[in-house]
Amino acid sequence: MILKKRSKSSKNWLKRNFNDPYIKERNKKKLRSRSWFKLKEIDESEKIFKKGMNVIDLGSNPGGWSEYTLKKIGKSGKIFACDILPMRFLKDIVFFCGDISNSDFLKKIFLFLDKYSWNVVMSDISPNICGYSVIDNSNMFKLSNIVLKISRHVLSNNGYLIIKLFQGYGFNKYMKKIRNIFELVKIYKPNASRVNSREVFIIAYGCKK
Ligand SMILES: C[S@@+](CC[C@H](N)C(=O)[O-])C[C@H]1O[C@@H](n2cnc3c(N)ncnc32)[C@H](O)[C@@H]1O
Repeated sequence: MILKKRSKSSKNWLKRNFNDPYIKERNKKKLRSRSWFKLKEIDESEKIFKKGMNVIDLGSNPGGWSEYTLKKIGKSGKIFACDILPMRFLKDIVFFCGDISNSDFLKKIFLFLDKYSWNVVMSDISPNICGYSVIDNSNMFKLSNIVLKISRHVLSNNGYLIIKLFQGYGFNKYMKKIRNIFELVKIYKPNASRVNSREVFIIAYGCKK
């Protein structure tokens, strides 16, 4: 039998995950994602979700954020989730599989979204990361601009947007844009977000129409 030697980076990855308290807790609670803890922290700080709300989850796979939100909004609320990848079935949510940067897919989801009013748009979308921050950020901001377009289209005046962004190239420009569209804008770095990660979450409230 030939045993393959593990590379240094895969050893580091295993070590980091093995020691990660959020991964241990995720496994214990049988949650779909580690990101579940980030949304929980954001919600506990900002008190966003209420019973009966209608929520859009963009980049929803594997379903941790939808899972958290379902419990908070109860049966009287609604969740629309979408991802470029298929997502394991989650009862009581409407899921569309597709790429939000595809204009035909956008038309298709607007046909559904326009039938209801929406209180929250949340996006934990991450494009495939290549490691070059300029390329990764410009891909991220391309998708983030589409999230803004969707938010402006569907959100009521007292709606919330929660969106993950990467700090660095393009960040300030995007923040300026978001501040022009929303009344209140906060930057939040949850404890569950890895310290060496450039990700932060923006919580924006009050869409100016
Ligand atoms: C970090 S994961 C989301 C985790 C999720 N919030 C959870 O708690 O389970 C980011 C997701 O964004 C999705 N994504 C990336 N690009 C996308 C695109 N263009 N359209 C839709 N989804 C996309 C990825 O497929 C991936 O599943």
